[in-house]
Amino acid sequence: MLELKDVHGGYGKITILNGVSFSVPKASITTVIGPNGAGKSTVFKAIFGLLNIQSGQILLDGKDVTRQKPRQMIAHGVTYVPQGRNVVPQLSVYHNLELGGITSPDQARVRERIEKVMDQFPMLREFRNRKAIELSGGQQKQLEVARALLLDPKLILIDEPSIGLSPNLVQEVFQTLMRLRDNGVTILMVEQNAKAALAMSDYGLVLELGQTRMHDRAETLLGDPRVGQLFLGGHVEGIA
Ligand SMILES: Nc1ncnc2c1ncn2[C@@H]1O[C@H](COP(=O)(O)OP(=O)(O)OP(=O)(O)O)[C@@H](O)[C@H]1O
Repeated sequence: MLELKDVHGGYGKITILNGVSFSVPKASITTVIGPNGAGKSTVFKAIFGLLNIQSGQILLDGKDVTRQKPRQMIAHGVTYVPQGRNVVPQLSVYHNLELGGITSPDQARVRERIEKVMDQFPMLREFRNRKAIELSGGQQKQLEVARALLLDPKLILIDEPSIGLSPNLVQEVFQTLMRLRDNGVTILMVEQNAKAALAMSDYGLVLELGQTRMHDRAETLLGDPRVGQLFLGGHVEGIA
């Protein structure tokens, strides 16, 4: 459903992506891994219209969406959950959800969508009147994912959902993502927690120095010794 073809781009005149190519099938989870500074988050910004793309193409369901604005990407069914904590801490869970609907192209249906999303996340219904800050880290991440779902996305770009979470909360968030995948949502995720992320993914992508170095089924990457080296922050030798 998503295809990047030899994408080059960066910030202003600085080039960070030097030829990123990969495709993501519908209703799958793809995890992007690679050393710090490889350009993983930058790939998401490129897809979501937040980067200066110098050349190459981004296709969504075969349609050219290169250089479209975030608002247009949302209208195409793409949402972006950036790295870090993105909830408004002093507002209630419900109010945070309402804020998530502000960019929805279909305002009339936002309330209905909030109810539907709370059906999917009973924890959010239970804590709807609590301040977001009073939720655990994993619950806050689930609130962010739920908020992204208000836009009824077909593709979610999620940047390091497990950061700062204890191992059992990481599993909770991953299970949420797997459930979404099973319901037909396509997920592209950046994760430092590479082993655990690949273990629950269908595909994996290794980025290094702004280029695609490997792209394969997740279990193949997990079994590859060169990927082990990369997990430790080493250079990938001998991979064209
Ligand atoms: N807004 C920006 N302006 C200029 N350079 C930037 C900006 N954001 C990121 N960069 C640079 O782009 C490069 C890639 O950054 P990016 O965040 O995509 O890496 P990453 O692979 O996601 O790293 P990490 O695993 O550390 O999050 C880095 O050298 C970074 O300094």
